[in-house]
Amino acid sequence: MTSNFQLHSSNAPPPLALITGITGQDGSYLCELLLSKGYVVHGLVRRNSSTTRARLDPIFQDKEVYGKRLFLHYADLDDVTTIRRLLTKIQPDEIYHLAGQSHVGTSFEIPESTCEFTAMGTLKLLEIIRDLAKRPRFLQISSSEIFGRPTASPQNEHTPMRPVTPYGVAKAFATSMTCLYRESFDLFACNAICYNHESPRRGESFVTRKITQAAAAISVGLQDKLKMGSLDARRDWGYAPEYVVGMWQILQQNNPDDYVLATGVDHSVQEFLQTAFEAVGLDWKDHYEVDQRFIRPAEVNMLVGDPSKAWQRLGWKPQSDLASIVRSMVDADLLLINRNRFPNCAVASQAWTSPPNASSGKS
Ligand SMILES: C[C@H]1O[C@H](OP(=O)(O)OP(=O)(O)OC[C@H]2O[C@@H](n3cnc4c(=O)[nH]c(N)nc43)[C@H](O)[C@@H]2O)[C@@H](O)[C@@H](O)C1=O
Repeated sequence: MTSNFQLHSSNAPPPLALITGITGQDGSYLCELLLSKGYVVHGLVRRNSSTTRARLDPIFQDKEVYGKRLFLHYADLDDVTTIRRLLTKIQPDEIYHLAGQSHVGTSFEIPESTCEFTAMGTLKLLEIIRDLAKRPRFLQISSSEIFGRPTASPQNEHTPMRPVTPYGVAKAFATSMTCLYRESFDLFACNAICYNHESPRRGESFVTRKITQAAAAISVGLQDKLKMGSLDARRDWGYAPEYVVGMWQILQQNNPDDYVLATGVDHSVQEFLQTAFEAVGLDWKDHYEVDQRFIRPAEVNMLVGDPSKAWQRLGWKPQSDLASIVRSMVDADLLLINRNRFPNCAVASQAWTSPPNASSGKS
């Protein structure tokens, strides 16, 4: 079997990257990107997260990569001793810090552990890096949630942080600490301030995936209603595989800096819902039910980013529009349903291994 990931061609040793949160949506896409660029990739994995490793299955099946250029290590973000030992041994050139409790709604239920992992986890990593003899470049994946109820729209790297959710507060802390370590301790530490980015690999409790899963299931008679919170909020939704390219580009610059990664275009949750149901020939109004459980104690009404700095300095430009992202997610969820219904059918098994390209759904 030939490998999907090229080997590093020059005589120089391959670059070494470490990804926290490698089993997540972004971690899995970033891992594929770095492997395709010739990196050796080390990933930190929570000991109880084995069920979510399906996103890495295509790489595990590649015998030229897993165990040769991709290595996974158990380490929770609060396990400073283990992380320090790993970083001292691996000596990565680049660290991509993606791990943490990332569900905004859930952060109201578990604010302490959200801050423990998302905020303090970042500080602990920065402290370890500060002491290393060979300091790696560090990227913190920040979030538009730091802007909360923003003072300006669209938001850019200079917009003041005004978080209104425990997750947003934790990310504001992590973002500020990353800047502080860059300025005070001369670390090559950067923030990617990411707006919502989606894909067929998105977690099932986020609104986009919840909608596309439901649209697919309802269209084949497996579900009747979709219970959700408010449809009024507006978000700037991009396509996750494009965002990990921006993350990589940030660490390839001569100087460390912070960048907004966004499309610059906003849509309401209702527009997303309507587009997904139209993709399967249904009217969302026939299937939507409001459920108070999904209304948040404080809602971030509208976030839209200004990615001009990333366009100008990195040459990073997102390509996929909302319709193509929705189409790719609905198609993948229909494939997953078929795979479960017809496990011996080869076509149905393609859902995880080769998610449809977002641009394929533009027609
Ligand atoms: C950039 C940022 O992006 C994400 O955070 P998020 O924007 O909160 O994403 P979401 O998909 O959970 O909600 C989007 C909107 O949809 C509304 N909504 C309605 N009804 C349901 C509902 O039933 N479920 C959910 N989850 N949301 C609902 C909800 O109230 C909100 O207004 C994370 O990746 C985060 O880590 C991050 O950094």
